[in-house]
Amino acid sequence: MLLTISGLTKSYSTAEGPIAVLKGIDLHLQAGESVALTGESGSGKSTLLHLVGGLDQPDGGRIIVNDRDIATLADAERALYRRHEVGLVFQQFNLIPSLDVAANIAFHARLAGRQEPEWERQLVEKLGLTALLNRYPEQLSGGQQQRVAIARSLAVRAPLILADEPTGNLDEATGDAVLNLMLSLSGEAGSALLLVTHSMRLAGKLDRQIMLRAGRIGG
Ligand SMILES: Nc1ncnc2c1ncn2[C@@H]1O[C@H](COP(=O)(O)OP(=O)(O)OP(=O)(O)O)[C@@H](O)[C@H]1O
Repeated sequence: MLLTISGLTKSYSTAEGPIAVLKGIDLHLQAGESVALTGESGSGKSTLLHLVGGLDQPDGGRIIVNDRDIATLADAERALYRRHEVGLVFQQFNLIPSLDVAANIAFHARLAGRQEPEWERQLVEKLGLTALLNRYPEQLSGGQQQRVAIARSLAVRAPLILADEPTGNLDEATGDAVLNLMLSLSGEAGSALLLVTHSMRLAGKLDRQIMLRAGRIGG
């Protein structure tokens, strides 16, 4: 099993007191599997992705990726985990403003020591970014930035891609095309995909659908 989450809990403190967002999440993901995570706004989908991505710490429970509990890693180990084992496509695209599109796409793969020019060329071509390689993020539309973030996440060939509404800024036809590409390219890379979407139609394209409700995974 690539990812095993058990008993995962997370609360936030707010001015009105603590709110329990995740109340005991259990979830498995096999290598290469694609899973759609749905749930109402505020149900905790982004929170769950941040925890699995090693961007935040849970209050309790375990997140085992390739036999290691990433919740207990020291900071330096967690940084290595983020660099080598996960690809992230989040709502804020986090592109590096001072690098052009080509350098943004190559950036994480280079850090991970996994640069593959031919694979990057294919990603660029299939995601329709060829004409934009020398532009900077501020010179791109939201949808273009989203496609760059997708290319960057796939370039590393990480075993796990975490994507938070990766087609949220795209029109329906482009969104469908980009999701189909993400599925086929993550398949080629051998990456598993955990993808948040509000669209049941898009969710239906993935291997499995799960819903976050009242702090737990349920039907
Ligand atoms: N840093 C924070 N501090 C306090 N509360 C937070 C924090 N981050 C998220 N929350 C709260 O936790 C809950 C879950 O938020 P989260 O962003 O995970 O939901 P979501 O399912 O991804 O929502 P959406 O579909 O709207 O993006 C919400 O009630 C939100 O207000």
